[in-house]
This record gives sequence, C-alpha cells and structure tokens, in this order.
Amino acid sequence: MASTEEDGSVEEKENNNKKRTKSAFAVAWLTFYNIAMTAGWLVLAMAMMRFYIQKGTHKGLYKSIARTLKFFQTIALVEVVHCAIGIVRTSVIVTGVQVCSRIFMVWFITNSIKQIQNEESVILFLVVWTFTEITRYSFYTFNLLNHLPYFIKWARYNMFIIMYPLGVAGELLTIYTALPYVRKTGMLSMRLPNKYNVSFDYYYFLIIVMLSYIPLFPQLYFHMLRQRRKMLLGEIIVEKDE
Ligand SMILES: CCCCCCCCCCCCC[C@@H](O)CC(=O)SCCNC(=O)CCNC(=O)[C@H](O)C(C)(C)COP(=O)(O)OP(=O)(O)OC[C@H]1O[C@@H](n2cnc3c(N)ncnc32)[C@H](O)[C@@H]1OP(=O)(O)O
Repeated sequence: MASTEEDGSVEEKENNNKKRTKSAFAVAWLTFYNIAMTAGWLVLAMAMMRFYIQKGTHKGLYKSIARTLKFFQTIALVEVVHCAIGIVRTSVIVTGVQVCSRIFMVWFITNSIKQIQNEESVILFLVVWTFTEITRYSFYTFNLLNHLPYFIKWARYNMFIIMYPLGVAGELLTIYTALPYVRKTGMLSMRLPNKYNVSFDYYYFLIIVMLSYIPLFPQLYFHMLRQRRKMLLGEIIVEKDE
C-alpha cells in the first residue's frame, strides 16, 4: 500500500529536508550499511530455515549459524558511532543499551556456554532478532531511498509490540538456563586470593544483568512506542536532550 500522491509529496518534502541535514557521504554510507545488514540477516534467516528443513530439529542450529550471527551482530556497534557522530537522530544511550545487550547475549552467554546452545530459548531470540532486523534494516534502506512501502513501515512500528517481549523472554530464559553451568564451572570469575586482589563472580553478575532488564527494557519499549506514534500517527514529540 503506497501513500497517496498528496501524502507522498508532503512526506517527500519532509524526507528531503531531513536528508539535506545529512551529508551525501552519510546518506551513501548509511544506504550501503543498511543494505549489507539486511542481506546479512536474510542470509541468517535462510540458513536457519535450511538447517531446520534438512535436519528436522533445532539441535545444532546455533552452531551452524554462529559465525555469521557473531559477525553481523558485532558490526552493529557501528550504530552507536552513527548516533555519536550525529548522522542518525537516535539516542546514543538507547542504541548503546540495545546493541550491547545483544552483543553480550551472543558472546558472553550463547557463544561461551556450549551446554545451552541447543535450548529452545536460544532459537526463540534468534528467530525474533532475525525477523526484527530484516524489517528494521530494510525500513532504513527504503526510507533513505525515498521509496518506503507502507507495509514495511507498518511492520517496523507494529511488530515490535509482540517481538520485543518475546525476544526479552528468550534472552532471559537463556541466561537463567546458563546460571547452573556458570556456578558449577566458575567461568569468567575471579576468586580471592589473587595477585590483583580483586574478586568477581560471573554468576552474580548474570543475576544483576537479568535484574537490569526491569528498569532498562521498559525504556526501550516506550521509546519504540513513542517512535510508533511519531511515524505512524504523525504525532509531534518533543525530545528531551540527553
Ligand atoms: C554489559 C551487559 C549489558 C546488559 C544490559 C542488560 C539490559 C538490557 C535491557 C534491554 C533488553 C533488549 C532486548 C532486545 O535485545 C530484545 C530484542 O531486540 S527482541 C526483538 C525486537 N526488537 C526490536 O524491535 C528492536 C527495536 N530497537 C530498535 O529499533 C533500535 O535498536 C532502537 C535504538 C531501540 C530504536 O531505534 P531508533 O531510535 O533509531 O528509532 P527509529 O528506527 O524509529 O529511527 C529514528 C531515526 O533514526 C534513523 N535511523 C536510525 N538508524 C538508522 C540507520 N541505520 N540508517 C538510517 N537511518 C537510521 C531513522 O530513520 C529515524 O530518522 P528520522 O527520525 O529522521 O526519521
């Protein structure tokens, strides 16, 4: 469903005004970046579907896509830089929390604890992330190219209502499942006495991470609800300075 001609001209003017504030180089870089990320997450989606169709089980799926997942999720750190240098109008903090929590899930939980890689909760957050990222990056791409199909905009600002809680559920269940292994192995922990005289218990750190979802997740969710009102309903939202 496309915008009407009249809407289109207003939207186009708005888009052009926004783009004038971005340099041509920034627009070119963002277009390249978003196309590459859409392609990356599409590759992941296809690899997951192919694995499941061929093997008929989710066991081994994480291992089969781990390298590609780590690559594309880690690259997303660039998005924090985009915000910091001002080429996208998004909060560094909101983006930082979103990207860092994902990188933490990938590297310090799923990748480090082999015993949990076949859990259903891992598949849950993987499927949710993949679906979300294909929609999100294609939204940014088409938006930059001034040819945004309405269904992509609709999906970007509606699917998160269900996908965000599902993704969080998958992540929290995965960390919860990891806790006994972390306690048993003492991984990534430092016990006293040691030459640095520092003690760190990864088990309790993970409990703190799980608890930190309580204040942090609602902020991301409400941020997206505000974006939804702005982008779909055209509400003007006065942003507070960071
Ligand atoms: C060390 C241990 C740390 C542990 C921390 C533990 C606490 C964690 C709590 C948090 C839990 C998060 C869980 C999460 O991982 C679960 C999931 O993701 S589940 C799947 C559902 N997820 C989503 O739907 C993700 C939604 N999130 C996002 O979209 C973004 O990450 C977010 C930063 C939250 C929001 O994006 P943004 O503010 O950018 O909103 P918009 O998309 O509407 O865009 C605003 C404007 O910026 C332009 N923009 C942004 N990025 C780009 C880009 N790459 N290219 C081009 N343009 C971009 C966009 O077009 C808008 O521009 P304008 O306003 O001018 O129209």
